[in-house]
Amino acid sequence: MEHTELVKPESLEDLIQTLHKIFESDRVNVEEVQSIMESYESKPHEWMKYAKSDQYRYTRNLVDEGNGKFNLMILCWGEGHGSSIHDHTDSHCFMKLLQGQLKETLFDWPDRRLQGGMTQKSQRVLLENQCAYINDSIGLHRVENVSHTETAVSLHLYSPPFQTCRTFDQRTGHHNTVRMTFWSQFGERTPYASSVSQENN
Ligand SMILES: N[C@@H](CS(=O)O)C(=O)O
Ligand SMILES: [Fe+2]
Repeated sequence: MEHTELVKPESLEDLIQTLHKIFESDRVNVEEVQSIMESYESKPHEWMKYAKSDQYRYTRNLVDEGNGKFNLMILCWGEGHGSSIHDHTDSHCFMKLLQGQLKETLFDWPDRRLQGGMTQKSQRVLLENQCAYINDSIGLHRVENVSHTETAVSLHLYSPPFQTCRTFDQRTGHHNTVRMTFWSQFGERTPYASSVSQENN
């Protein structure tokens, strides 16, 4: 397999360049991406311009389109904000904490034969600079900023990029397909008309 040398990125810009190189290859090495994202030391002044938040729910802010191979985005989580239980549309999902902490709860896919609730598999708290990974074969998750006093900011990489995901009702296991939108793109607030249906939270 092709191998990009693992050098600690000195800045967010540097991390983005390295990710572009890694994703030139058709095969994604999950451990390599995870460790390169983890080794970037979050510096707020480097990502501030993307971190646009909302009072009511978490926001998704597009940072880079990765030559069509991946989407890199910054998510801002206010106090108590959380996602629904959702899948990742057959993509790789990397999630790195830039600020604060997030609680991740894992679930198995609901069994369609058993009309019942979804039980949680495990739970963990992600700390600043840690990078988690999930895909649909690992399961589903819910992500929450449970803090009442601190906001959280996370950096997500999805490959290939996707625009819809499925959200699940914990009590029934039923799902809905929802469109996912960007609150801002490249540091500019998305015009209202194209950002109204953000429904994964
Ligand atoms: N996958 C979610 C964020 S998270 O809860 O992992 C999203 O892209 O909005
Ligand atoms: Fe997710």
